[in-house]
Amino acid sequence: MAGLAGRFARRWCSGLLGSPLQVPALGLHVGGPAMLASQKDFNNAVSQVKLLKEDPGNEVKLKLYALYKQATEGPCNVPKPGMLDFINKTKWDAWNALGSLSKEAARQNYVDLVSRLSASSESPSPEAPAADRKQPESDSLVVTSEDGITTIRLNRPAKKNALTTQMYHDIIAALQAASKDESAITVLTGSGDYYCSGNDLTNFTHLPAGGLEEMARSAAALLRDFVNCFIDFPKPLVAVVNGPAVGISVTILGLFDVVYATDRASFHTPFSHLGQSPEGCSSYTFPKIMGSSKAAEMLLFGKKLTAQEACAQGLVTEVFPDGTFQKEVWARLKAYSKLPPNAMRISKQIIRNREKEKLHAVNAEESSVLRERWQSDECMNAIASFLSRKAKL
Ligand SMILES: CCCCCCCCCCC/C=C/C(=O)SCCNC(=O)CCNC(=O)[C@H](O)C(C)(C)COP(=O)(O)OP(=O)(O)OC[C@H]1O[C@@H](n2cnc3c(N)ncnc32)[C@H](O)[C@@H]1OP(=O)(O)O
Repeated sequence: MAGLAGRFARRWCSGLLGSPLQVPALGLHVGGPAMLASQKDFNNAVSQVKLLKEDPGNEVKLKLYALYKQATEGPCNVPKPGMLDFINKTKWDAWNALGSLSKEAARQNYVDLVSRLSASSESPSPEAPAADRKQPESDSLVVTSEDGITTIRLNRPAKKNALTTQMYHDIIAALQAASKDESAITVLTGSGDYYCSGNDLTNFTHLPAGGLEEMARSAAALLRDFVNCFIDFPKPLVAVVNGPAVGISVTILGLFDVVYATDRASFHTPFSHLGQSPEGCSSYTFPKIMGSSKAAEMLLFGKKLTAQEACAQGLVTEVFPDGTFQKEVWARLKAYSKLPPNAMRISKQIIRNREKEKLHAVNAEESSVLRERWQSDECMNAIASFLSRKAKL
């Protein structure tokens, strides 16, 4: 059996890194949503695979293979190999599992995967001690590490912790550092009476030289990178929801492992009111968590949930009385942080890994749709209304 497994693994690797990945990409679809990776990005990624310093392992090679086939040939269109043709059957299964994923989305996922592989094979050391942590660029985010817990705190209470462009960048950097530090658990929480009021709507008022189109392009790219960090985060990720939550701070909760909320919290995704559409993979995670009709009421009609309702729907793990919220939650997290960290990481991997490709595809699609939405009259009018103090949620 071991011999068969060894032969399988050897042939497998040569099969995967053989023909399909080394064949120059021919006849690929060019165009599609401009937000997604270009043909050139894809070709570069195909070349980059051959330069990886570390063998990414069979599972990843299988993903690369499947994405390559989907990106170049579209959905699996060849007959399923026979039961005993192990290698080709496994490859066929991986390709077929991508279903009707578009060529463009597959190309984007391939580029993203290669970029993550290149970055991790270049990272100098797996552990970054908390003391060496680069502090965020602005005071609006505070990152601390104590008792095996890295806490990322939104710290803009006067603006209800609305997320500025700088804060998105700082959260990305904080998550990247936390994924490599010595802490066992990472927490996101807010200062003051709000958890977070979502995207700072004034982000859209600083028009770059390229105008609205360029603003929408760069916002969509930032959104995609931001959400990718949550999808890929390797350790237990806990949201300590200390008050009302709005917009993107709610949608990304589906990517957290555990969500604790005060009974003062509420959960509001008013995308239609804002002329926008769901992000943070919520178009996929919310129907999965709460069923499609409850998800639709939140994401289409902007129904605001109380903490108890969100808990009953499965979005929140547990609700605590506001008076004892901080004490109870932190005591519990401190106890959890003493559990063996590698076991927690591995368990998270098992729970989440099979969903990752799907989540990346959903994230790319949601960002692409929002890019268009942000240039619409519906969205511009809603933001102008808020800024001119005519509208509030
Ligand atoms: C070019 C690059 C750009 C990059 C951007 C990246 C883009 C990624 C975007 C991802 C998509 C995200 C979508 C969302 O998150 S949608 C949700 C957006 N949020 C809102 O619409 C909330 C708006 N705020 C309100 O309705 C109310 O403020 C709120 C109900 C939250 C609280 O009301 P309350 O009466 O209690 O408090 P105030 O209104 O007086 O608020 C205090 C001050 O805070 C300011 N504030 C609050 N929230 C926001 C916000 N989201 N954006 C900007 N400013 C906000 C509010 O204006 C007050 O300010 P002042 O004291 O100066 O008046």
